[in-house]
Amino acid sequence: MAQHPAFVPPRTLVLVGLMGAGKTSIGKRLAAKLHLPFVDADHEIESAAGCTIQEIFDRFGEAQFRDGERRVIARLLEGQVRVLSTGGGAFMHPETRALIRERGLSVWLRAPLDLLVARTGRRDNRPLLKQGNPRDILAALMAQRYPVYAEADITVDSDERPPEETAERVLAALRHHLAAAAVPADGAVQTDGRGRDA
Ligand SMILES: Nc1ncnc2c1ncn2[C@@H]1O[C@H](COP(=O)(O)OP(=O)(O)O)[C@@H](O)[C@H]1O
Ligand SMILES: O=C(O)C1=C[C@@H](OP(=O)(O)O)[C@@H](O)[C@H](O)C1
Ligand SMILES: [Mg+2]
Repeated sequence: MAQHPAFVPPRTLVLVGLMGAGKTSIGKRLAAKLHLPFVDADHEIESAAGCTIQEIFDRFGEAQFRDGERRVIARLLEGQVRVLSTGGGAFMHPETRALIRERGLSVWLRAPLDLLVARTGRRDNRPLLKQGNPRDILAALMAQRYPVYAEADITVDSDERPPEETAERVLAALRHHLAAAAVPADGAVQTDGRGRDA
């Protein structure tokens, strides 16, 4: 018998966090649990551009990548609710972050440095980590980005525990968040009847 989804979130869930935090792999599991479509922004960017993220960085540079990323994420935040995994820099771009805050529910997967180094070390598909020592780069990005990721609606630790367990903890945190704040499909989070910006 088909399993029922845990519940249906009112807006697209947007996973944010550093490279290697598990946005892509946890996002897929979350989508399956919620019976929602899964989409990875990096994958969509590659499909739209017809080349890899590495090639986009090489040919056009990071600024152009960020612009394309913003456009793709804007498109993916339209229409049906889904689970959207972003690339680690997306939430740092002020316009992209504003879009995510306006139309999505953001989930920061927070992970410690050692784990990020180990996980990202398994593949060499991340251009930013080729510009020097990956540990130093990730440490610098942590200092720069963690205060901004902390603005996400929900924070969940991505640690040594199996991905399945992390996905379950995201669901629990989400349930808790939605119970604490009435989140309309089209407006600001309401915690006291006045709205987030009231
Ligand atoms: N417990 C775990 N949680 C998340 N990812 C894990 C875990 N254990 C191993 N990984 C691996 O870490 C790697 C990086 O994860 P990925 O989902 O690509 O991260 P991101 O999209 O945030 O860069 C993947 O190969 C994934 O399978
Ligand atoms: O942190 C970043 O700026 C980036 C993260 C990558 O995605 P993941 O976080 O999924 O690795 C990818 O978008 C690109 O290499 C840039
Ligand atoms: Mg990813």
